[in-house]
Amino acid sequence: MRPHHELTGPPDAPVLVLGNALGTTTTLWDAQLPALLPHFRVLRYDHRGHGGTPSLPGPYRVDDLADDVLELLDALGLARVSYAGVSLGAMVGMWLAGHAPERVDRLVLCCTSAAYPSAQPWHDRAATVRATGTASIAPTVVTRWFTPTYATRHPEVVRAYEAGLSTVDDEAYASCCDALAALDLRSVLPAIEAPTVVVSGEHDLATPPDHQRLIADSIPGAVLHTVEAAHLANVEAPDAVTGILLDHLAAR
Ligand SMILES: O=C(O)CC1=CCC(=O)O1
Repeated sequence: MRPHHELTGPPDAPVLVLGNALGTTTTLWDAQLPALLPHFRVLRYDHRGHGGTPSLPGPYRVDDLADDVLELLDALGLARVSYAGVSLGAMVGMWLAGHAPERVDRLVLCCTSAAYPSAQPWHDRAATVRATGTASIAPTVVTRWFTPTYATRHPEVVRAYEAGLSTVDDEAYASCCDALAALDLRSVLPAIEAPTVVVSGEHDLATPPDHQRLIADSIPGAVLHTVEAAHLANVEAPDAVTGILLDHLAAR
């Protein structure tokens, strides 16, 4: 399905696609947008059942979410783009760069994983959400998105992300959890040709730094940066992540 999207920036600039974490929408990238727009035509999109994109019956696999992006790129006539994603959005980026290398120019992968040590937590979360809805898990899930220090200083940001997660379609969210339970992108990483930067949140409990170390070690030539943040590093440490994005994507 073709996802809801926003395409902004100079029409003749290179295109940068921004992919979101599970339970978030295009607003995830608000802090980066002003610095990116002078350099890029920025394409933001929502995963199925998130933001403006309708839900589809599940279960999903990351392949399905990546196919949605390919359908969108084809519809917009975009043959080749750079891609930056956080968490689930970065999993989509890895899939695209590994399976359709001709479509991906440069890649940034933030706070993400190529495979989880156990599928069970994702099966459990999917079952909970199918039974009691996204709002029932939002408070607990969001505590892992920010460090306690950041959450104390910015309770309004935490509340906004909790409210956003609560609005995600229950079946779509659960089906994305099914995708995470089945996730294993390790075999595609060595095939990625796009110059890649991987970003770790030093305090990320959701996708701990050793997950990004594995990714950086598996993608030829990839460079790993660590920032002082938890899972949503581009929200918690916006200037650091924006700098990494611009250094890798805009400096030619
Ligand atoms: O929501 C979480 O718990 C962490 C996460 C995994 C994939 C993603 O996008 O976020």
